[in-house]
Amino acid sequence: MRFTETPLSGAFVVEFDKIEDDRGYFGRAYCAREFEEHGLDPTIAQVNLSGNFAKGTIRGLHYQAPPHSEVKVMRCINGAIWDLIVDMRPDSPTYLKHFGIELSSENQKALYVPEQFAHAYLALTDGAQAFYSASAFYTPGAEGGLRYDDPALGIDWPIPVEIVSEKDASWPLLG
Ligand SMILES: Cc1cn([C@H]2C[C@H](O)[C@@H](COP(=O)(O)OP(=O)(O)O[C@H]3O[C@@H](C)C(=O)[C@@H](O)[C@H]3O)O2)c(=O)[nH]c1=O
Repeated sequence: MRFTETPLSGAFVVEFDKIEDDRGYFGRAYCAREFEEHGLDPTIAQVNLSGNFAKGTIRGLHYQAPPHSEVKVMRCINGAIWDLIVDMRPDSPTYLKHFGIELSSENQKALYVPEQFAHAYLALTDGAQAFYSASAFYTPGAEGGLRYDDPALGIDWPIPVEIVSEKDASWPLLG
């Protein structure tokens, strides 16, 4: 597996090496040992699958407050999504900065999202499906969010956002 750190320290793009033969290919989509060797948390408490009818559907930005903070490893298994993280570590030099990347069934990239990051994704295709692990159990009482259109974050989404849940449209603005 290949781990490339993003401009937000601690967050990594994860790619896998393919071993190809006449049948197709084999690759490790996840390996606890390799994660540990790269200083990444391999814990998996949940594996989630979410599907979206239409492109332009957004989910997030979400996080869970300590002690329920979670690492997520995001992957897109159908179509394409724009996956985006915001650094919420108050002491970080990149506090409130964001990073976005296309994850798709074609490029087969994954994004390792550390604890104390808010996370969202935008469906870039109809029928996009995300498949991802979380290191902590879903704890609704610990859930927090940021607005995808908060001017303080200044996120330039690659396509227009068309479908937003009531919850995600209602997160408070920063400041
Ligand atoms: C996330 C989650 C939701 N649910 C329930 C709550 C609700 O009834 C329904 C849909 O929940 P939501 O609207 O929060 O789903 P969604 O907007 O897809 O939430 C997800 O968004 C992305 C961006 C993330 O980063 C994830 O961690 C998660 O927060 O599923 C669970 O039972 N377990 C879970 O782990």
